[in-house]
Amino acid sequence: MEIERKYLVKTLPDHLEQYACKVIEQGYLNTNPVVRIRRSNDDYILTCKGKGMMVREEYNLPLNEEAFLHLKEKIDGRLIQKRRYLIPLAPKYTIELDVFEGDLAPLQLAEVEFETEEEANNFTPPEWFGEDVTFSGKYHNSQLSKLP
Ligand SMILES: O=P(O)(O)OP(=O)(O)OP(=O)(O)O
Repeated sequence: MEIERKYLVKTLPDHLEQYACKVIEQGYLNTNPVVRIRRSNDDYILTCKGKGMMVREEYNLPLNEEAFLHLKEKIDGRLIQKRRYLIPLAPKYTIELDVFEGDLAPLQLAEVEFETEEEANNFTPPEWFGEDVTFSGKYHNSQLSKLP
């Protein structure tokens, strides 16, 4: 199970270059249910996700580059390109800040993952987060892949 809240970004933190960053490209073989291929730096992953908004089932399997490139030819919609910055947040969280590139730029989304629903419900976002879009399907990457 993945328990996650998602937010728009009001102001980008300064000096993003200080944080670990993953260069991601991902596309969807199917969007209902989600079947996603992703390159994250030098890792290649096949992911299936269940329905749901804040709480979703998620299964990950490793791919190799050859398989990724093969499946990339078969995606529907656009290939999403983004940089994901990993920003620590006290006491024990990591903000995944996605800065989209290509035709989804300048979209920015921040996600935080939790161990329990209770934690997710009690979370107070940092000042620089904007609107909470956890329960809006329109900011799911699978939907963003289909935008005209
Ligand atoms: O890295 P994840 O699993 O949160 O995946 P995403 O594609 O960035 O996010 P979502 O499926 O919520 O659009």
